[in-house]
Amino acid sequence: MSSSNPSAQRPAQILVVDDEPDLRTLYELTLLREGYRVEAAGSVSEAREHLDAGRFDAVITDMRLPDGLGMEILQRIQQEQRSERCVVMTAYGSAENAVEALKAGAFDYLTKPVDLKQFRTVVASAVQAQAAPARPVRQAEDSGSKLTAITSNAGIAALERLVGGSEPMRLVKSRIAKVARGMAPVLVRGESGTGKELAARAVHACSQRSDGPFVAVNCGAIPENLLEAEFFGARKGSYTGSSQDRDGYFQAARGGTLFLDEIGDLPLAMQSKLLRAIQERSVRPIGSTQEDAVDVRIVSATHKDLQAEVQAGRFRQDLFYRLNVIEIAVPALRERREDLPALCEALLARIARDAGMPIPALSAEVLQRLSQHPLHGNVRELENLLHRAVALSDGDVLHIDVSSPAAQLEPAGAPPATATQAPAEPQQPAPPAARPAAAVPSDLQSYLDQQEREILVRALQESGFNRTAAAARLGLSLRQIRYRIARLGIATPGGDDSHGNGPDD
Ligand SMILES: Nc1ncnc2c1ncn2[C@@H]1O[C@H](COP(=O)(O)OP(=O)(O)OP(=O)(O)O)[C@@H](O)[C@H]1O
Repeated sequence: MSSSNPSAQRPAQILVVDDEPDLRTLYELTLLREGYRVEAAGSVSEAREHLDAGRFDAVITDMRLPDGLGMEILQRIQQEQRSERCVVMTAYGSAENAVEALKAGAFDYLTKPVDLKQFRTVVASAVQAQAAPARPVRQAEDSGSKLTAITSNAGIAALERLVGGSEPMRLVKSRIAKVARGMAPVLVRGESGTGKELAARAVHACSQRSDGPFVAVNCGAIPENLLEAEFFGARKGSYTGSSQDRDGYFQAARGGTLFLDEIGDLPLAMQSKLLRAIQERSVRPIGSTQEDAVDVRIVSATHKDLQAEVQAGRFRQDLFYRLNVIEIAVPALRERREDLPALCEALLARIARDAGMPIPALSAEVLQRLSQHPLHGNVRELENLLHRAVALSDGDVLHIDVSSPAAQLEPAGAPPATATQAPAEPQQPAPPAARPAAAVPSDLQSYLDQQEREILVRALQESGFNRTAAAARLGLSLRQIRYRIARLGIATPGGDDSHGNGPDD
């Protein structure tokens, strides 16, 4: 019995459809050896008869059949909402067919001539996905709305982490739940800070690969000369200083999901190599003569308009086509303002938990201010604002200091208090907001303390509250930063600085 289907009580049933008798026999024998029960058909009409007569866990079909296309079998399974996972075999080089089949709901595709090892992996994955509904089914609930049935608790938890019950967010979540089970590449689009990575993690957690790794890669953060080794691995001695074999992201994500964040930042040369890896489902580590087969699902994300990047010649059309089989668009926060209270509540709970302190209350007035704030940086900006407010608050009730330049809580388009125009903030993509010129502070010491506090809080946040790292960034010693944190009463996770028991000590 196949180890790929450990949870099933009975052997999985597979229907193989191919008009070439030799190939059909080869597939049948391969699957029988894996412990599956196999039926075979040589045409669309024969496949229909088998489907009329019984249920299968997976249907593996050739695309071109004497009396029609494999797509017709797939369409029938979809239309009748049958549970069979469908794998389509397409001719080598016909990317359109593969993408079309995935878009139409195929679980996965195989390219002919079929590599038997890959064949076994893909079938095992389809059968595993099929076996999942046998587990107790819970319905994920979010703000009163029921999502598609999700089988794993990990999936439900990941969707719940994506806070927001607004209509656009409910659509995003039900789409995630729907597309998670399958191998079709997913492209998550959305502005920076909208939660694209959370969405990608939810796709993984709702999929049959949730027990496998989720490997997140920021494509824009890797130096160009290291990209290939980082993605595909390197053999010992293949470059100066490489003293042992090293796996790349593709190998690390085997059996799981490879999340390619900021895919629009990948240089063109690397785009070609990535396309090849996706098409061939194998990678060649630097310095190796052999290809490593890789079984990964690709989820990518971008804040860029990739179609425009294609038009501008900065992104390969064929790669875009391969990655964008299923699209999930995460809405900007301004398109779902009704999510603000729930988001604030969830973010404050997380911040307080990390800091080991009670959850501060958010007054209706602060919430009202936040709802008028443009929040161009989306949930990340909201999170930073709340972080800062928590770090600076001295009681149970949270205040957001509107005079603080970092808080920037003026509503967009508010009339300027004076005629003087401040230059637009360089990092803000928003239209420049008119801002009063800073007045000379009436209390220099508290003004400077406030500035220092904000800088320290930011450095601490950006270094994950590692005080050694934050101190290094600010050119301070650990002793100096501890002293300043204590003097300014900044709350940090790990608590009492005077005892030096923080996370970095
Ligand atoms: N719906 C949400 N519920 C709870 N937290 C969220 C939500 N959306 C985003 N966040 C939080 O906001 C921060 C940014 O989210 P994330 O990194 O997923 O955004 P992103 O769109 O991938 O950003 P970027 O484009 O800059 O990579 C994270 O800390 C995340 O936990």
